[in-house]
Amino acid sequence: MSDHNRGMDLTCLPGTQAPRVTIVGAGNVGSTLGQRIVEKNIADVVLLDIQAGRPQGLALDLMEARGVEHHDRTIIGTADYADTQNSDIIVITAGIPRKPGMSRDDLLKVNAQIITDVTRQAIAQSPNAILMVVTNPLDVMTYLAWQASGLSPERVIGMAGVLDAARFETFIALELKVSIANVHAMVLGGHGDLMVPLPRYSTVSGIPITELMDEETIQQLVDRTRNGGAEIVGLMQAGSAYFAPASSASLMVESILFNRSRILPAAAYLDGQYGLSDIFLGVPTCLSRQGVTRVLELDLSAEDYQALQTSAQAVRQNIATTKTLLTA
Ligand SMILES: NC(=O)c1ccc[n+]([C@@H]2O[C@H](COP(=O)([O-])OP(=O)(O)OC[C@H]3O[C@@H](n4cnc5c(N)ncnc54)[C@H](O)[C@@H]3O)[C@@H](O)[C@H]2O)c1
Ligand SMILES: O=C(O)C[C@H](O)C(=O)O
Repeated sequence: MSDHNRGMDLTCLPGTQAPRVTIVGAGNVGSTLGQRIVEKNIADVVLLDIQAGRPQGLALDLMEARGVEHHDRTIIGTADYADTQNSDIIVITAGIPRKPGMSRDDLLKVNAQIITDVTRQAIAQSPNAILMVVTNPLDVMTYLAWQASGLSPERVIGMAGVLDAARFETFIALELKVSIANVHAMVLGGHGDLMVPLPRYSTVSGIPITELMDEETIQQLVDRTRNGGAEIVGLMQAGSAYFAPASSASLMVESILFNRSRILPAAAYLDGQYGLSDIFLGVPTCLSRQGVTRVLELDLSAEDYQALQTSAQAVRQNIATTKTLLTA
């Protein structure tokens, strides 16, 4: 007991080491993700940002919420990578969000530089971490982060498929007037206009939606899913979605840290699966404490297989463009 305390020693907290998640970029997605992770008691969080005072202020605000939320996790804010040492997971949300009228690919150059820089600095402090990328354009940024990190590919993952599937699930539940808890959807491909929602693998209590809706209705929901990010950007007029993205990243963090091996769609490195190699692309993955322990190969229709190849081609082209931009 320290000298200034009197009476019974009630010290209970120190002694157990909680897992540690560093979130680089304490903007809308980063700060909301930090909140989700601590309030669900998943891990302690370090929020890092270059905006003076912002991560420190947000962290203090979230710590003070513990008086009401009563979780046991801590959150600190910093601009110094030394404070992120030995993190179990590093989530990168640093970068610029798009504005109305822009595509995610318009962020290529500016975010490529940020991703490369922050990945190097973060991994230098936590060489054994799993790296999760959120910054857009997602599949290209995940590839760049992998290259900058020097990590083996199964330790690098991009978050998008969980979000895209959650949007598809939401629209299905609204259309069929069923509980969202009964709906499971699958979306593959790059996180862009060419993503590949899979109605045949999207179900309500095990029943494929192809048996519950006509083709035209399904196509409307597919189109709304593909346009899900832009719909919100258009409504907000400044910034992009962050509540559902933060929930999606939090689910992935939980599956990794708790070694749950959930099958979740995410951008993973492909080494021959779906006929594709040397690319990160949205596929069903098994997420555990080692990272991506498996990429599941679904039996796709010829049309869906082709759509996946087209989506991959667009991602590949952007990777090549970015490499040129970074060396120019
Ligand atoms: N993958 C997805 O599904 C998905 C979903 C939502 C958003 N995003 C993307 O995530 C990114 C962040 O979105 P947001 O809404 O949080 O944006 P935001 O502008 O609210 O936050 C970005 C933060 O990054 C910080 N930052 C910029 N450069 C940095 C650097 N070098 N080091 C540390 N911090 C830095 C900024 O100061 C800012 O606080 C965007 O690129 C957005 O497009 C992706
Ligand atoms: O749409 C965006 O630019 C942000 C994100 O990728 C999303 O899908 O909400």
